[in-house]
Amino acid sequence: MLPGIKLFDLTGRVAIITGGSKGLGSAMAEGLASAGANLLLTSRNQDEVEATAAQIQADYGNKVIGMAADVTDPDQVTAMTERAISEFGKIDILINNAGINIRGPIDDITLEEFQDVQNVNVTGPWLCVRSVVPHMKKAQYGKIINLASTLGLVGMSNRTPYTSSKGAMVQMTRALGLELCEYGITCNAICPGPFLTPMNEPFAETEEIKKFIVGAVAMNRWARMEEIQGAAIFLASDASSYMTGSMVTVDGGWTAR
Ligand SMILES: NC(=O)c1ccc[n+]([C@@H]2O[C@H](COP(=O)([O-])OP(=O)(O)OC[C@H]3O[C@@H](n4cnc5c(N)ncnc54)[C@H](O)[C@@H]3O)[C@@H](O)[C@H]2O)c1
Ligand SMILES: O=C(O)[C@H](O)[C@@H](O)[C@H](O)[C@H](O)CO
Repeated sequence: MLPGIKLFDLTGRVAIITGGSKGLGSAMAEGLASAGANLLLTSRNQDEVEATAAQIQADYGNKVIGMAADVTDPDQVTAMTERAISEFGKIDILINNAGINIRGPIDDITLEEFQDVQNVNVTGPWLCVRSVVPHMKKAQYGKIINLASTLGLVGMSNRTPYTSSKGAMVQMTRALGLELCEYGITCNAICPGPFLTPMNEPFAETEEIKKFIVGAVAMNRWARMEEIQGAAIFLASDASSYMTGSMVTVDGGWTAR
């Protein structure tokens, strides 16, 4: 008999999720915890990330640690990896979720803003992968999941920093997917459509976004937070063992148009 649903089981697996204090990061943390994984969540704010970790640990019973670590700081990324190894002895899964979005016409965006977005959204994930990969190579096992975006696949006006960074993550996923699979490590990306997270909440009532949701998203609505969990559990588990360098869109039909 083939394993079937057991392929999705994450019992005993260890996952790092960057930007795990809120939004999609905390939704995916709950999803992985419900499938049995132990977690190290990071974000820049110690109190916030500790509170999220404590809540998930209380709700699901798994070991969940919250730690302040900025993905753009190589020393803090090293500390993140060392903490995961000292607490759990291994790292099976890395979800590169931390990200920011600065919107505006190109002549309003400053160089510093453009570079900040590339730093968090591209350099950060690259640093995290570089840091965990030696442990994954030693174990000959690893599942790396990057949060790209539909905006890595299609364009949108007034989004030059964000679209540039997410396009880069699509290509980084493909390159890592090829480079690492000989070590038993896969790298895939989720390309979410619009989710009503703290990143998007301030813009939810703008005419631009309302028009866009109706005009571009076939399902004609924002995604619900739990709608990210299936893709995250799938890519974190052995259910996706023959996938590397793939983009999984969760976008209500946006890119099918
Ligand atoms: N919300 C969406 O509709 C959507 C769509 C497509 C892609 N994404 C991507 O999904 C990811 C999560 O988005 P979200 O909407 O949940 O965002 P969010 O703003 O709600 O949460 C982002 C998280 O990242 C953390 N973070 C930000 N900068 C950091 C840094 N330098 N170091 C460590 N942590 C940092 C924040 O503390 C927070 O925990 C991002 O990469 C985003 O680009 C989101
Ligand atoms: O206003 C924006 O820039 C968009 O709403 C993004 O935040 C998207 O939600 C997401 O990236 C979709 O792919």
